[in-house]
Amino acid sequence: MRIEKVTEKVSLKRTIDQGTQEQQKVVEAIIEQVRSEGDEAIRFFTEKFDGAELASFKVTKDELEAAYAHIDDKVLAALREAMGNIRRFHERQKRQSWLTTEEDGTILGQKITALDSVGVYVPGGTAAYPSSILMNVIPAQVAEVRKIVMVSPPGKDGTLPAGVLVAANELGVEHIYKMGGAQAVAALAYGTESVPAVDKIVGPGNIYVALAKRAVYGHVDIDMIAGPSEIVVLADEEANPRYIAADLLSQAEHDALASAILVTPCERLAEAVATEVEKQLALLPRKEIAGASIRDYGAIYVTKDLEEAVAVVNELAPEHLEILTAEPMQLLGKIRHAGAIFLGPYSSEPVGDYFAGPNHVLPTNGTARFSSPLNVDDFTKKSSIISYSKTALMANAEKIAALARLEGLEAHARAVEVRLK
Ligand SMILES: NC(=O)c1ccc[n+]([C@@H]2O[C@H](COP(=O)([O-])OP(=O)(O)OC[C@H]3O[C@@H](n4cnc5c(N)ncnc54)[C@H](O)[C@@H]3O)[C@@H](O)[C@H]2O)c1
Ligand SMILES: N[C@H](CO)Cc1c[nH]c[nH+]1
Ligand SMILES: [Zn+2]
Repeated sequence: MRIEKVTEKVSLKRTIDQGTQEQQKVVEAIIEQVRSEGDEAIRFFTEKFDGAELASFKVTKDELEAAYAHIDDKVLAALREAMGNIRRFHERQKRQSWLTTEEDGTILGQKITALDSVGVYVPGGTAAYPSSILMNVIPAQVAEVRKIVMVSPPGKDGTLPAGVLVAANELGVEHIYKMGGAQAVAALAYGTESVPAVDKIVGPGNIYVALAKRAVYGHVDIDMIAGPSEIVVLADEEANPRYIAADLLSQAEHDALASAILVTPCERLAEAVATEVEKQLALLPRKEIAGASIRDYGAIYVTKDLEEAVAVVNELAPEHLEILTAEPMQLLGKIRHAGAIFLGPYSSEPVGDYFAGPNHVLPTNGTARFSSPLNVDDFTKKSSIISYSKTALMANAEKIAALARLEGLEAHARAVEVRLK
């Protein structure tokens, strides 16, 4: 693993994958075809990209029930416990509508309304992600979204993985369609004969999914463009190199484009982690993917002290940050940008991916500078409430009319003044 001393010359910025022009064109063409041909286009692209020939896309009750035969009881129990943790955490995010009443009878407030319908994209491809179903569906349910529509690409045999079906069924998702990529995003945005159009599309995916979400944004809302996974470990000489290497590899195995970075003032630790990463990598089933990620996007930055290490972390604004120092809590206040922060040696990143409760859909590519993990607010919208009494209007009409005339908007001024007569 590449070890670099942090100097002013080291560029910490990674290039953001915006997709090639070719990929953009492919995605635009897919969306157009789905808009004009509906299910027929979905059938065509599902055969082309997923190798599955499907007569109908909707997952049946029988398929859901049959999936349980392939799930171990202990896994099912773990899934249910994770669901409970995630639900409890997100319940705390729920906001209440509110009203205030002032002495002159003015009532002001904010009404929270759940979205009517949401589409959840569950990635398929090189891995199955039942955990992403929990992370996307539970906050939508806590927000009380009325209709949740899930899509996920089928395997060549036309089925979805048992874990995906069981997770969806445990959450009571009723509308599940076997389709993926840009065609599934287009179906959710515009609707087809079998897929209902939704108001917002959430969920991670590869570059085709990301480009399609970007393309339909405006017609529908989207959550974010979640790029390849990232982890930054901030560690001092107290940290265990075996833990750090394992945690770096946990994110590297997601994607050849994932990035795994250690930032430390301790040179001895840097060398020990580099050795440990090679050792553990060789034993991983997904060593090709993780190896490419470590080679192309992995790095160990050695800083002059812990303070400089914190500055590097804030510049990287990582999706996941682990703090493995003697006193992690003491550094927490200094971290300004990170999607999720894991403190201490027992808070390995996968604890958050699967189980602890906070969402694992997080801002990537430095967007933690200005955005947040997926949360209940993403599934609601707010309406402002204004109710003026006669007394309140009389007392303030002149000021409102003056402000309207400042903008040259006479009709605005008169709309207020007409009530004074
Ligand atoms: N941020 C998160 O929370 C999170 C969670 C899980 C997964 N992920 C990420 O999601 C991604 C999943 O990607 P994936 O590829 O495994 O699954 P995916 O479901 O995103 O993509 C599969 C689909 O891509 C389309 N596709 C593939 N090649 C194509 C081509 N040449 N032209 C047009 N369309 C094509 C196909 O329609 C296929 O169905 C990974 O990058 C992973 O790291 C992120
Ligand atoms: N670490 C991923 C987000 O970057 C989420 C995930 C799903 N499954 C395992 N991990
Ligand atoms: Zn992960």
